[in-house]
Amino acid sequence: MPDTSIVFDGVEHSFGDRRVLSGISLELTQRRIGIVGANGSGKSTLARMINGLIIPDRGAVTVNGLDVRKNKRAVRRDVGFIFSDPDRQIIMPTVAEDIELSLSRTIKDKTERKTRALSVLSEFGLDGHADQPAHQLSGGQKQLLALASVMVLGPSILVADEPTTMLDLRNSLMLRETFAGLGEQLIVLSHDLDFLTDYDRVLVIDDGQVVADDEPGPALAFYRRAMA
Ligand SMILES: Nc1ncnc2c1ncn2[C@@H]1O[C@H](COP(=O)(O)OP(=O)(O)OP(=O)(O)O)[C@@H](O)[C@H]1O
Repeated sequence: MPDTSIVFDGVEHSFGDRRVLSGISLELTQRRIGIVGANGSGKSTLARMINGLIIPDRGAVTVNGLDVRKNKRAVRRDVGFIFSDPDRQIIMPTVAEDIELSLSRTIKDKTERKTRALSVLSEFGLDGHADQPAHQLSGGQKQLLALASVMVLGPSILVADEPTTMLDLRNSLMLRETFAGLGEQLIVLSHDLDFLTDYDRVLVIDDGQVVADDEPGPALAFYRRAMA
């Protein structure tokens, strides 16, 4: 079990007069947790509460003992977030520069930063792409770059919102393998149910509520039946 924890206590949230989440009380301590649910069921809203991108109207979210409402900055250091569209996250023109930007807070020396960036690129399967314009990478490579840029910041938790939507089967398998090798706690939202089959726990969200919470086998079977 990771020594991280995410706790939702009586969380409710509405956008305007539309209730999007209700009655959410969860303790997320397992290393790899998947979240599934129909479009618009509230998954992204729930995920964004883990790093304070959305603060709930009612109830509290606590990450590693810190109330997200009061400790947004500290929580953001602990929680890395990757979006389904990596273009939202890639900032710098070249691949290496994007990693170097993430490293700039922790490594002040430029040469050292460049050396470390090259080794990070190699860890994430992007060897040989350092000087390539980031926008020229394939969708899967961009996803890996976004992931690498987040992971070098040293989060203890990674939240990934539909990380495989833009990926073909090969890149999706590559990302699955990369995720499997990470030591950090992982919270993954996915419509690709196969991606979650070996996870420790899967939550099924329906209309803003947790309707199943189990090991992947029974949870995904429940979801498949509900969607049929
Ligand atoms: N910023 C916002 N303002 C108004 N409504 C929003 C906002 N963000 C989400 N919603 C609404 O909240 C509901 C839940 O959205 P959410 O993105 O959490 O669903 P989701 O389960 O992640 O869906 P998907 O699988 O399609 O990504 C939807 O009806 C959506 O339209």
